Amino acid sequence: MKSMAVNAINKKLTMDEIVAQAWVFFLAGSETTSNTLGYGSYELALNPHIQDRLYDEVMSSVDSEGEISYDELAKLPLLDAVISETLRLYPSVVRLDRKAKVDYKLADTGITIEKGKCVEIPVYAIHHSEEYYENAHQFDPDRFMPQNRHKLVAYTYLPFGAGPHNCIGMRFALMEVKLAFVHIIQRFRFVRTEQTSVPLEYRKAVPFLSATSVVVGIQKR
Ligand code: HEM
Repeated sequence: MKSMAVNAINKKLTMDEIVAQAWVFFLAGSETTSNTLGYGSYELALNPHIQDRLYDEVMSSVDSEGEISYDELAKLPLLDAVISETLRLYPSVVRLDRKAKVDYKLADTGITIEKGKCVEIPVYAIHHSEEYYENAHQFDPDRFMPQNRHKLVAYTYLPFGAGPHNCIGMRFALMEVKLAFVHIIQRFRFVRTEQTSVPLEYRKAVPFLSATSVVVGIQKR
């Protein structure tokens, strides 16, 4: 333990490692966040009653200039629920993988994952499973409201992964998406148009969830 700590302190990043980190931050941090905003706007356009509730929540928390503090932003339950439900239906990373570093026995299942073997975790399938989510294909942010959150089954909601390698940008991403919605919702209404595909169609065999087209109309309030 001691030698690991000393190494971590003494280690300096090489130029290649700095470039690799910067690249991952751009790759992991931009499409994921903009997709969440896109799919969230799409669901709000299809569910005007939820959009109205969100508008009321936002308007009751912004100041006279339409600004909101960091603390206030973190407190809005419906905004948080809308984004959580968007990430459940549209997880940017549709499956996660892990490689076993040692032989690992899975409790009393009789299964041992051998060292070097890869395990795939089908996030999209879990998020759309009726076993864990009633009316799994329906956009229902109320599942994530504080009074219902206790009903969620552990490890069945994985938009940011789990464990030591989960998304390092999660808090930043959530704040970014929340702030964007607060500012957009105040001024505009998302609406369904003739070009809005329902349901969406997806590109196949790509690592990120990728709809062929997400068209949402915008009306000035
Ligand atoms: C809504 C937005 C985002 C989503 C849905 C998302 C999702 C994910 C997922 C599923 C993983 C893999 C976690 C695992 O294997 O357990 C991941 C990893 C990662 N994400 Fe994000 N991410 C988002 C935004 C961001 C942002 C804004 C940044 C950085 C500015 C970021 C940086 C990273 C990095 C560096 C990793 C690799 C972590 C590691 O391997 O230790 N992500 N993200």
